[in-house]
Amino acid sequence: MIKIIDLHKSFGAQEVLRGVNLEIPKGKITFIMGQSGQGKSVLLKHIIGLIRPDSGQILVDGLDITGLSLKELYRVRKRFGMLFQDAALFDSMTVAENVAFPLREHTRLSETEIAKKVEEKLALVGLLEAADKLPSELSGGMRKRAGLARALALDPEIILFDEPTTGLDPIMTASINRLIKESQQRHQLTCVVISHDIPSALTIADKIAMLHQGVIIEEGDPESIKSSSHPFVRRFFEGVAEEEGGIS
Ligand SMILES: Nc1ncnc2c1ncn2[C@@H]1O[C@H](COP(=O)(O)OP(=O)(O)OP(=O)(O)O)[C@@H](O)[C@H]1O
Repeated sequence: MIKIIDLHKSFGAQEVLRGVNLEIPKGKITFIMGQSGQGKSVLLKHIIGLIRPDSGQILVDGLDITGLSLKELYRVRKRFGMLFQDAALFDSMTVAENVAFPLREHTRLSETEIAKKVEEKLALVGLLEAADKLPSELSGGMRKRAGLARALALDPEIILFDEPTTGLDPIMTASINRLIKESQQRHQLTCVVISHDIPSALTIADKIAMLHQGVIIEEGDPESIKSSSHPFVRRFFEGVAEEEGGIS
Protein backbone atom coordinates (compact mmCIF):
# COMPACT_ATOMS: atom_id res chain seq x y z
CA MET A 1 0.00 0.00 0.00
CA ILE A 2 1.09 3.56 -0.67
CA LYS A 3 0.20 6.13 1.94
CA ILE A 4 0.67 9.84 1.27
CA ILE A 5 0.66 11.98 4.40
CA ASP A 6 0.32 15.76 4.46
CA LEU A 7 2.41 16.29 1.32
CA HIS A 8 3.43 19.87 0.53
CA LYS A 9 5.28 21.14 -2.54
CA SER A 10 5.81 24.66 -3.86
CA PHE A 11 7.68 25.88 -6.91
CA GLY A 12 8.87 29.36 -6.01
CA ALA A 13 5.80 31.23 -4.80
CA GLN A 14 3.42 28.72 -6.37
CA GLU A 15 2.02 26.29 -3.81
CA VAL A 16 1.06 23.23 -5.86
CA LEU A 17 0.48 20.56 -3.19
CA ARG A 18 -0.97 21.92 0.03
CA GLY A 19 -1.26 18.90 2.28
CA VAL A 20 -2.22 15.90 0.19
CA ASN A 21 -3.43 12.87 2.15
CA LEU A 22 -4.20 9.72 0.20
CA GLU A 23 -4.13 5.95 0.57
CA ILE A 24 -3.51 3.93 -2.58
CA PRO A 25 -4.60 0.33 -1.97
CA LYS A 26 -2.47 -2.62 -3.07
CA GLY A 27 -3.55 -4.55 -6.14
CA LYS A 28 -6.24 -2.04 -7.11
CA ILE A 29 -6.68 0.70 -9.72
CA THR A 30 -6.71 4.19 -8.23
CA PHE A 31 -7.48 7.19 -10.43
CA ILE A 32 -6.25 10.64 -9.39
CA MET A 33 -8.42 13.15 -11.20
CA GLY A 34 -8.78 16.91 -11.35
CA GLN A 35 -8.55 19.86 -13.67
CA SER A 36 -5.43 20.73 -15.65
CA GLY A 37 -2.65 22.31 -13.66
CA GLN A 38 -3.87 21.05 -10.28
CA GLY A 39 -0.68 19.12 -9.59
CA LYS A 40 -1.60 15.59 -10.61
CA SER A 41 1.67 14.97 -12.47
CA VAL A 42 3.63 16.63 -9.66
CA LEU A 43 1.97 14.22 -7.21
CA LEU A 44 2.77 11.24 -9.43
CA LYS A 45 6.43 12.27 -9.65
CA HIS A 46 6.57 12.41 -5.84
CA ILE A 47 5.25 8.85 -5.63
CA ILE A 48 8.13 7.56 -7.76
CA GLY A 49 10.66 9.79 -6.02
CA LEU A 50 11.42 12.03 -9.03
CA ILE A 51 10.49 15.10 -6.97
CA ARG A 52 11.18 15.59 -3.27
CA PRO A 53 8.46 17.24 -1.20
CA ASP A 54 8.92 20.33 0.98
CA SER A 55 7.28 18.35 3.76
CA GLY A 56 5.15 15.28 4.30
CA GLN A 57 5.65 11.56 3.83
CA ILE A 58 5.13 8.91 1.18
CA LEU A 59 5.05 5.44 2.66
CA VAL A 60 5.51 2.53 0.27
CA ASP A 61 4.64 -0.58 2.30
CA GLY A 62 5.55 1.40 5.41
CA LEU A 63 8.88 2.75 4.09
CA ASP A 64 9.05 6.55 3.84
CA ILE A 65 10.67 7.20 0.46
CA THR A 66 10.98 10.96 0.91
CA GLY A 67 14.11 10.69 3.02
CA LEU A 68 15.90 7.98 1.06
CA SER A 69 19.31 8.41 -0.52
CA LEU A 70 19.44 8.13 -4.31
CA LYS A 71 20.86 4.63 -4.04
CA GLU A 72 18.06 3.48 -1.73
CA LEU A 73 15.49 5.20 -3.90
CA TYR A 74 16.86 3.39 -6.94
CA ARG A 75 16.13 0.07 -5.24
CA VAL A 76 12.55 1.09 -4.40
CA ARG A 77 12.01 2.43 -7.93
CA LYS A 78 12.66 -1.02 -9.38
CA ARG A 79 9.28 -1.98 -7.95
CA PHE A 80 7.63 0.75 -10.03
CA GLY A 81 6.79 0.99 -13.70
CA MET A 82 5.81 4.27 -15.25
CA LEU A 83 3.92 5.05 -18.41
CA PHE A 84 4.59 8.70 -19.19
CA GLN A 85 2.03 10.88 -20.92
CA ASP A 86 3.83 10.85 -24.28
CA ALA A 87 5.01 7.24 -23.75
CA ALA A 88 8.60 8.65 -23.70
CA LEU A 89 9.97 6.05 -26.10
CA PHE A 90 13.50 6.34 -27.45
CA ASP A 91 13.00 7.49 -31.03
CA SER A 92 16.12 5.89 -32.43
CA MET A 93 15.34 2.44 -31.01
CA THR A 94 12.86 -0.07 -32.35
CA VAL A 95 9.86 -1.05 -30.23
CA ALA A 96 11.62 -4.27 -29.18
CA GLU A 97 14.79 -2.36 -28.24
CA ASN A 98 12.71 0.07 -26.19
CA VAL A 99 11.17 -2.78 -24.21
CA ALA A 100 14.56 -4.46 -23.83
CA PHE A 101 16.16 -1.26 -22.53
CA PRO A 102 15.16 -1.53 -18.82
CA LEU A 103 16.07 -5.22 -18.86
CA ARG A 104 19.56 -4.38 -20.14
CA GLU A 105 19.91 -1.55 -17.61
CA HIS A 106 18.60 -3.29 -14.51
CA THR A 107 19.06 -7.04 -14.91
CA ARG A 108 21.76 -9.51 -15.79
CA LEU A 109 19.55 -11.53 -18.09
CA SER A 110 21.16 -13.10 -21.17
CA GLU A 111 20.23 -11.83 -24.63
CA THR A 112 18.09 -14.95 -25.18
CA GLU A 113 16.21 -14.33 -21.92
CA ILE A 114 15.78 -10.66 -22.80
CA ALA A 115 14.39 -11.57 -26.24
CA LYS A 116 11.94 -13.96 -24.58
CA LYS A 117 10.75 -11.32 -22.09
CA VAL A 118 10.40 -8.69 -24.83
CA GLU A 119 8.30 -11.08 -26.87
CA GLU A 120 6.11 -11.88 -23.84
CA LYS A 121 5.46 -8.21 -23.07
CA LEU A 122 4.83 -7.26 -26.70
CA ALA A 123 2.39 -10.15 -27.02
CA LEU A 124 0.62 -8.93 -23.88
CA VAL A 125 -0.04 -5.52 -25.43
CA GLY A 126 -0.71 -6.92 -28.92
CA LEU A 127 2.34 -5.41 -30.59
CA LEU A 128 4.39 -8.44 -31.63
CA GLU A 129 4.09 -7.54 -35.30
CA ALA A 130 5.43 -4.04 -34.60
CA ALA A 131 8.56 -5.23 -32.77
CA ASP A 132 10.97 -3.95 -35.42
CA LYS A 133 9.25 -0.64 -36.09
CA LEU A 134 10.48 2.73 -34.89
CA PRO A 135 8.20 4.78 -32.60
CA SER A 136 7.73 7.32 -35.43
CA GLU A 137 6.09 4.58 -37.50
CA LEU A 138 3.44 3.88 -34.85
CA SER A 139 0.04 5.44 -34.13
CA GLY A 140 -0.53 7.24 -30.81
CA GLY A 141 -2.34 4.22 -29.36
CA MET A 142 0.40 1.84 -30.47
CA ARG A 143 3.02 4.11 -28.87
CA LYS A 144 1.10 3.99 -25.59
CA ARG A 145 0.97 0.22 -25.80
CA ALA A 146 4.71 0.07 -26.53
CA GLY A 147 5.26 2.34 -23.50
CA LEU A 148 3.13 0.00 -21.43
CA ALA A 149 5.14 -3.03 -22.60
CA ARG A 150 8.32 -1.22 -21.55
CA ALA A 151 6.78 -0.22 -18.18
CA LEU A 152 5.88 -3.88 -17.59
CA ALA A 153 9.29 -5.21 -18.65
CA LEU A 154 10.71 -5.47 -15.14
CA ASP A 155 7.49 -7.02 -13.77
CA PRO A 156 6.78 -4.09 -11.41
CA GLU A 157 4.43 -4.33 -8.44
CA ILE A 158 3.21 -0.78 -8.88
CA ILE A 159 2.59 1.00 -12.15
CA LEU A 160 1.96 4.69 -12.62
CA PHE A 161 0.07 5.94 -15.66
CA ASP A 162 0.16 9.60 -16.63
CA GLU A 163 -2.93 10.23 -18.76
CA PRO A 164 -2.85 6.88 -20.58
CA THR A 165 -5.90 7.58 -22.76
CA THR A 166 -5.48 11.29 -23.55
CA GLY A 167 -5.70 11.92 -27.28
CA LEU A 168 -6.88 8.42 -28.15
CA ASP A 169 -10.05 7.52 -30.02
CA PRO A 170 -12.77 5.61 -28.11
CA ILE A 171 -11.75 2.23 -29.49
CA MET A 172 -8.08 2.71 -28.60
CA THR A 173 -9.14 4.11 -25.20
CA ALA A 174 -11.16 0.96 -24.52
CA SER A 175 -8.20 -1.16 -25.56
CA ILE A 176 -5.79 0.67 -23.22
CA ASN A 177 -8.32 0.42 -20.38
CA ARG A 178 -8.65 -3.30 -20.99
CA LEU A 179 -4.87 -3.66 -20.88
CA ILE A 180 -4.65 -1.76 -17.59
CA LYS A 181 -7.41 -3.91 -16.09
CA GLU A 182 -5.86 -7.14 -17.40
CA SER A 183 -2.41 -6.24 -16.06
CA GLN A 184 -3.92 -5.46 -12.68
CA GLN A 185 -5.91 -8.69 -12.53
CA ARG A 186 -3.23 -10.97 -13.89
CA HIS A 187 -0.35 -9.68 -11.81
CA GLN A 188 -2.19 -8.12 -8.82
CA LEU A 189 -0.60 -4.84 -9.90
CA THR A 190 -1.19 -1.67 -7.96
CA CYS A 191 -2.16 0.88 -10.62
CA VAL A 192 -2.17 4.64 -10.13
CA VAL A 193 -3.73 6.51 -13.04
CA ILE A 194 -3.64 10.27 -13.53
CA SER A 195 -6.46 11.24 -15.83
CA HIS A 196 -9.25 13.59 -16.85
CA ASP A 197 -11.03 10.74 -18.57
CA ILE A 198 -14.26 10.29 -16.62
CA PRO A 199 -15.71 7.36 -18.64
CA SER A 200 -12.44 5.42 -18.23
CA ALA A 201 -12.37 6.10 -14.48
CA LEU A 202 -15.96 4.96 -14.09
CA THR A 203 -15.19 1.81 -16.11
CA ILE A 204 -11.98 0.53 -14.54
CA ALA A 205 -11.22 2.42 -11.29
CA ASP A 206 -11.59 0.75 -7.92
CA LYS A 207 -10.97 4.10 -6.28
CA ILE A 208 -11.11 7.70 -7.50
CA ALA A 209 -9.43 10.61 -5.69
CA MET A 210 -10.14 14.19 -6.72
CA LEU A 211 -7.25 16.66 -6.47
CA HIS A 212 -8.31 20.29 -6.34
CA GLN A 213 -6.36 23.33 -5.26
CA GLY A 214 -3.58 21.23 -3.81
CA VAL A 215 -5.59 18.83 -1.68
CA ILE A 216 -7.69 15.69 -2.12
CA ILE A 217 -11.24 16.96 -1.77
CA GLU A 218 -13.05 13.67 -2.30
CA GLU A 219 -12.18 9.99 -2.58
CA GLY A 220 -14.07 6.74 -2.85
CA ASP A 221 -15.34 4.14 -5.28
CA PRO A 222 -16.75 5.35 -8.62
CA GLU A 223 -20.34 5.13 -7.40
CA SER A 224 -19.71 7.26 -4.33
CA ILE A 225 -17.73 9.83 -6.34
CA LYS A 226 -20.49 10.03 -8.92
CA SER A 227 -22.98 10.82 -6.21
CA SER A 228 -20.65 13.20 -4.33
CA SER A 229 -22.26 16.31 -2.95
CA HIS A 230 -19.02 18.30 -3.20
CA PRO A 231 -19.79 21.17 -5.64
CA PHE A 232 -16.49 20.94 -7.52
CA VAL A 233 -16.73 17.17 -7.92
CA ARG A 234 -20.29 17.49 -9.20
CA ARG A 235 -19.26 20.09 -11.75
CA PHE A 236 -16.20 18.11 -12.84
CA PHE A 237 -18.34 15.05 -13.53
CA GLU A 238 -21.05 17.11 -15.17
CA GLY A 239 -18.45 18.89 -17.35
CA VAL A 240 -19.28 22.42 -16.21
CA ALA A 241 -16.47 25.00 -16.31
CA GLU A 242 -15.39 26.20 -12.89
CA GLU A 243 -15.74 29.88 -13.80
CA GLU A 244 -19.41 29.40 -14.60
CA GLY A 245 -20.18 28.27 -11.09
CA GLY A 246 -17.75 30.52 -9.27
CA ILE A 247 -16.58 27.66 -7.07
CA SER A 248 -13.73 28.27 -4.71
N1 LIG B 1 9.45 21.36 -12.18
C1 LIG B 1 8.56 22.35 -12.06
N2 LIG B 1 8.97 23.62 -11.83
C2 LIG B 1 8.09 24.62 -11.68
N3 LIG B 1 6.76 24.47 -11.75
C3 LIG B 1 6.28 23.24 -11.99
C4 LIG B 1 7.15 22.11 -12.16
N4 LIG B 1 6.40 21.02 -12.37
C5 LIG B 1 5.12 21.44 -12.36
N5 LIG B 1 5.03 22.76 -12.12
C6 LIG B 1 3.80 23.55 -12.00
O1 LIG B 1 2.93 22.89 -11.12
C7 LIG B 1 1.56 23.02 -11.55
C8 LIG B 1 0.91 21.68 -11.64
O2 LIG B 1 1.43 20.98 -12.75
P1 LIG B 1 1.01 19.48 -13.13
O3 LIG B 1 1.69 19.15 -14.40
O4 LIG B 1 1.25 18.59 -11.97
O5 LIG B 1 -0.55 19.64 -13.36
P2 LIG B 1 -1.59 18.53 -13.82
O6 LIG B 1 -2.70 18.52 -12.83
O7 LIG B 1 -0.89 17.22 -14.04
O8 LIG B 1 -2.08 19.13 -15.19
P3 LIG B 1 -2.47 18.42 -16.58
O9 LIG B 1 -3.75 17.69 -16.30
O10 LIG B 1 -2.67 19.58 -17.51
O11 LIG B 1 -1.33 17.53 -16.97
C9 LIG B 1 1.61 23.77 -12.88
O12 LIG B 1 1.30 25.13 -12.64
C10 LIG B 1 3.05 23.62 -13.32
O13 LIG B 1 3.46 24.73 -14.07
